[in-house]
Amino acid sequence: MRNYKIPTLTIAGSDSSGGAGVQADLKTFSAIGTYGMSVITAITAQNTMGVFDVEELSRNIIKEQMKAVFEDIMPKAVKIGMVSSPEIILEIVDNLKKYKPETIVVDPVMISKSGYSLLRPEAKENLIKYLIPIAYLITPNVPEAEEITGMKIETVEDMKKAGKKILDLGPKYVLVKGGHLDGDAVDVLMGEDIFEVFTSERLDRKNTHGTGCTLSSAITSHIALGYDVVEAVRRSKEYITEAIRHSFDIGHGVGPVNHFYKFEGIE
Ligand SMILES: Nc1ncnc2c1ncn2[C@@H]1O[C@H](COP(=O)(O)OP(=O)(O)OP(=O)(O)O)[C@@H](O)[C@H]1O
Ligand SMILES: Cc1ncc(CO)c(N)n1
Repeated sequence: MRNYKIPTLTIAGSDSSGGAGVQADLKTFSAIGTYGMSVITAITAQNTMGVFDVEELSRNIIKEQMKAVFEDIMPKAVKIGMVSSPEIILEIVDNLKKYKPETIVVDPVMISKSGYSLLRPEAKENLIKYLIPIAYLITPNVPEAEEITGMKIETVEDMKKAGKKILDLGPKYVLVKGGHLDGDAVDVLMGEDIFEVFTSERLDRKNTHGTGCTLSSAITSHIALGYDVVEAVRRSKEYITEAIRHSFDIGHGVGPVNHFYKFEGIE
């Protein structure tokens, strides 16, 4: 049911230019048809040309945001994006264990498209040890899957091997995204009972700011709407492909994907 009333939550960083992070997540939730809420973990000074500065929020205000949301509106599904420090990860994991949302989708954000590190190197251990094991689904891109597994990934076969290793860390499902390889854009979904490959043509577009955030929020929304993981990923892959196809020039660098191209009255 797409009545914009089913609550979804993003726990992520703010992108001041609106193309990635919390802003992309909320746009995606709205466009797909869920009620979006946010817990902000960090503020980035960012635009289409890059990330210029980051300020992490305190553990306390992250805890208080989670308390405010969960004690009032239980999200049907939660997406986790940028969680930059070991302490922030511990705080979020503690609270997720306390409030127990049904579904947690983890996008293990590490480095922005422009090359800025959004995860402190010392936070990787907690990400792997505490956050990944409680995920229903984790959605690494190729460099993230390489960081998590220590493997080099050059082919779809390598993506499958990395996916297996990531499943051993404890999440129920993993979607390894092939946006960074050459050729078709191939994503591999794996779990104990599932193996699916999603392939789309590679679109020759420069405006791909926020593709990863958008895909993981789209999956989160579709799961909240009641689709199973395979159907949620299938629909979300279609969503991101069309959002990239209709991406547009705004700003001076890598522009955003388009969430609203099919809405009535849009030219
Ligand atoms: N040029 C493209 N054409 C079509 N699909 C693409 C293209 N680039 C990426 N994708 C798809 O977009 C989705 C996001 O993948 P990608 O690997 O770019 O994520 P990401 O690197 O996490 O994004 P971000 O840089 O925003 O963090 C995947 O489904 C991927 O296959
Ligand atoms: C805040 C934020 N989260 C995630 C990304 C994705 O790389 C980004 N560029 N900015």
